[in-house]
Amino acid sequence: MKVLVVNPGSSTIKLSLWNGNKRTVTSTVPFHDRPDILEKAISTSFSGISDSFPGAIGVRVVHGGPAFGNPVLAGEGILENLEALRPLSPLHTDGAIRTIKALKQTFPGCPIVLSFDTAFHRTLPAISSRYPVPEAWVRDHGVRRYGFHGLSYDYLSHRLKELFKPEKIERTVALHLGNGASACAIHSGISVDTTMGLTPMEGLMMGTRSGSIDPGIPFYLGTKGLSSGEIEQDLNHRSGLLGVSGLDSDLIILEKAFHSGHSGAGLALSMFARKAAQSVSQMATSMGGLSCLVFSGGIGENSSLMREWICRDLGFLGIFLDSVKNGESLETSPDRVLSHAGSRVCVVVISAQEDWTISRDTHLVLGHSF
Ligand SMILES: Nc1ncnc2c1ncn2[C@@H]1O[C@H](COP(=O)(O)OP(=O)(O)O)[C@@H](O)[C@H]1O
Ligand SMILES: CC(=O)OP(=O)(O)O
Ligand SMILES: [Mg+2]
Repeated sequence: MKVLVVNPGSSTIKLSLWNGNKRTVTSTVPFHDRPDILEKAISTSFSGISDSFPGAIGVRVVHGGPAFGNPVLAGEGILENLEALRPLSPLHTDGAIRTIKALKQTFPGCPIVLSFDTAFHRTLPAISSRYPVPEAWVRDHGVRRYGFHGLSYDYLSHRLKELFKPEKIERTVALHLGNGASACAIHSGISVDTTMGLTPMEGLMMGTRSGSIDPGIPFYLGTKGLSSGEIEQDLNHRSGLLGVSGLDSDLIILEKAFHSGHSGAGLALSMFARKAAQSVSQMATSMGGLSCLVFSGGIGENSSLMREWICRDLGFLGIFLDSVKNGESLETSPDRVLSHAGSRVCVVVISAQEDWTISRDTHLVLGHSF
């Protein structure tokens, strides 16, 4: 079965075409300041990808809320259900809703399967998913940790099992570092803790998102006259690497600026690395140890500088990078070991393939083998 996979993220829309479990074409379209780009990308997605109609379409939806765990066929009422989840992930849900509408128009009658970023974290124990807040927040408003980037963690867990013996990957910390960034504690293939929370704003510093900050800051800013909408926009769109550097959210641009002596870029990169490194020991603590550290996502896969900076203070956990292996380019060997022979923890790069998980889900929901 031919499956078109659509992944609308916070800054890009990624399209790929699958024939069974083989990916045939991929394209990435950045949003930039083009509000119509998503619909354009979908309506033109097949010129250049294929001239035939897909048998099915798989779409990434970031927030499944309390109702959605396993992948589902998008039926009647699905858009209303997703609309209700919009406040939990304003940055992503809008893109998912627009994507589904555009797909229904471009490919009428074609089955659409939705895969949720939150699904992989349904295994979180209460010690990880519960916030230390009043019981009424949980009971009346469903406040809890959901966790995101689950489609990426699902794929990389599968890939680790292909590459390594079970004991080598028993206690894995995975870092998905892209425009959104998070860490996950994966114990024997199961998510037991993660840094993103009720929304994809918590945890690591990101491209334009702050990640975790003092919960008192928004209230203080409220007393200074900022509205909750303005604060939300600032924390989602004008913070993180962009906010600290005062330059850009893109790591390629920031690395270049740092090498030319831009101090804002240097501080932003150092803070990003520090917070990611802290999350490694935080996640390891949730598993009582660490046997494998995985780098994934655009930054994790491509930035040897960021991997070096993240690992340089983690020797106390038994993490030692081999600088030659760390410097090798991705083209030569996409998924590979980067640790030194003397490193107790196996450090690896796995290229992020959220589309593999979505394609698998689409096949399984529609009764096809994958
Ligand atoms: N060669 C590279 N060196 C450093 N950073 C890179 C490189 N290639 C991509 N990146 C960074 O990866 C980030 C995008 O990651 P990606 O996972 O593609 O994002 P998204 O979350 O939108 O899917 C950007 O900050 C980009 O600059
Ligand atoms: C959940 C999330 O942050 O996704 P992305 O990295 O695609 O923005
Ligand atoms: Mg991403």
